[in-house]
Amino acid sequence: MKDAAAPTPPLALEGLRKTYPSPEGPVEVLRGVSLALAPGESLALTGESGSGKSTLLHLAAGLDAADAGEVRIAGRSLTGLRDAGRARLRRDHVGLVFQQFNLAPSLTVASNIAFQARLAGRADRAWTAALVARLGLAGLERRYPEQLSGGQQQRVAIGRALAARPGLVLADEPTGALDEAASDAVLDLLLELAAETGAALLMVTHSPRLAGRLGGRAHLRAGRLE
Ligand SMILES: Nc1ncnc2c1ncn2[C@@H]1O[C@H](COP(=O)(O)OP(=O)(O)OP(=O)(O)O)[C@@H](O)[C@H]1O
Repeated sequence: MKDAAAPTPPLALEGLRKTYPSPEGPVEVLRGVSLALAPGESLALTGESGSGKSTLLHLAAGLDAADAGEVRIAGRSLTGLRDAGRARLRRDHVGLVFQQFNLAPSLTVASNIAFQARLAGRADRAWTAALVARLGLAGLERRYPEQLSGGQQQRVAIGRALAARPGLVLADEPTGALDEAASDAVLDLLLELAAETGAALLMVTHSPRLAGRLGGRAHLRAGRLE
């Protein structure tokens, strides 16, 4: 019988399959991947280069569609949703952090952080101000991304991802473009703020050292998780 008290997983993946065409023939990247994240859980996704980590994260975010299997975000299936429906689900429930920061170049630090929360109708001035302070960005609010260091830009990206207090944060090599000291600082903040807001975190990383700092680890090999 189903446990009525079990909370809805912020993310559930079931039997995901993905094959890409290539000049050498179809490449079966994911061959039946399932996982569920509980609220507040953090999981590192590791695997060799080309094992499909980014592919899996993109499917989980609804940025791309699987060939088979199901993705559920906050209990809602992406199956059958069009782009706009998937974007809405992402806007309401997911914070994304990428390796290359992906900030809006024409928006200030403050506007970059507030942007997604505004779109989601959950702008909260006090929380945005707290994020700016916690992320060590006080005094830089009116700067543009190009006027920041890489570590500062990634801290802005973390602020943007958490501003709407999503239940799920998906991060693809969030410290991949940073040196070791900046990586540690950025990961500390990401883990702290995710824990504080109760967000589940799925983070792709090449680094066993960084993976070891998350609550658990899943390794992609030959298209499956182990
Ligand atoms: N759009 C695409 N079209 C064709 N093949 C693709 C596409 N995207 C990824 N691939 C292939 O799928 C496989 C998995 O790629 P993916 O980027 O998911 O791996 P990854 O584990 O994130 O790698 P890395 O650690 O190097 O970033 C690779 O063999 C890649 O060449």
